[in-house]
Amino acid sequence: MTKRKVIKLGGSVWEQLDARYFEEWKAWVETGNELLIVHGGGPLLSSYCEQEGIKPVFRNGVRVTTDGVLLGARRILAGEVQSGIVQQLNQAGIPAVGMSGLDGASVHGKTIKGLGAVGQITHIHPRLFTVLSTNGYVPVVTSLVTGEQGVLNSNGDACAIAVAKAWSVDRFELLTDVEGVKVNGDYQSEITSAAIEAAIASGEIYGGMIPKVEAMMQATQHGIPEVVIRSGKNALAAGTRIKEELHECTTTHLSTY
Ligand SMILES: Nc1ncnc2c1ncn2[C@@H]1O[C@H](COP(=O)(O)OP(=O)(O)O)[C@@H](O)[C@H]1O
Ligand SMILES: CC(=O)N[C@@H](CCC(=O)OP(=O)(O)O)C(=O)O
Repeated sequence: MTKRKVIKLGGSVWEQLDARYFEEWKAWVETGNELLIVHGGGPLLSSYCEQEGIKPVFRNGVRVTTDGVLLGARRILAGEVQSGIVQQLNQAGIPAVGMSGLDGASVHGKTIKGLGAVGQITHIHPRLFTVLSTNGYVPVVTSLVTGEQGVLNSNGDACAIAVAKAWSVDRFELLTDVEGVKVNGDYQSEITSAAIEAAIASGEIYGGMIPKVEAMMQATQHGIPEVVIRSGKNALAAGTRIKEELHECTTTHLSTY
């Protein structure tokens, strides 16, 4: 039976990605499974902003998006980052098609007070993902989304989990620049939702890791069977999974933005 997987590829790790991931993804699609990659590009967008004299501002890992930042997001995420990823996937023998949540109006969002042109995902039309994947292509999606009044910048992790849920995936992975989630000073192979919430409250989980653990909790609550935060630098490392059963998860942090 065909299986579906969504990978969130963090901008923090793309340039240091372990080449073994290309083998893993190639094997996945060549054995008849479907793959969709949602990518970020936060660090490169921050560099762009600094070059433009715009100070990057984040709230709980989500970038406050002024008009100048949004222009940068279109240039950097949908341009430089995406074309680089698509080119490398194609070179590795994985037929990839770059798109954003604007293409086919596939991902919709609405603004949230105080964050500028940030889109909180409201709904997904997954038809284009399916058209591409059933024809052997891997959609490579950047997290610019369709807003009621124009383009919105969505956090890559939040966009990835919304796509994963709407596309009914069997597996959801977040690849980033660390081995997984660190709590009490150590990377955890398994973690409970309660421990995640406590670590957010204490500040041990902070910044860009917050939307990642929130995505992981949402995925588990939604019933996605396999959910993991993995190191993009080492395809052999186990990463962090959520430990408890579905009914034990709590939801208090799921609406940080
Ligand atoms: N408890 C934690 N465990 C691991 N990493 C954490 C934790 N809290 C915050 N982080 C930070 O989260 C970063 C990953 O988030 P981010 O930089 O947004 O990555 P990406 O670009 O992959 O989305 C790590 O590099 C690390 O600095
Ligand atoms: C609203 C918001 O935060 N958007 C993100 C989109 C890119 C992203 O998520 O990149 P990473 O995956 O590398 O963190 C941003 O502007 O940085």
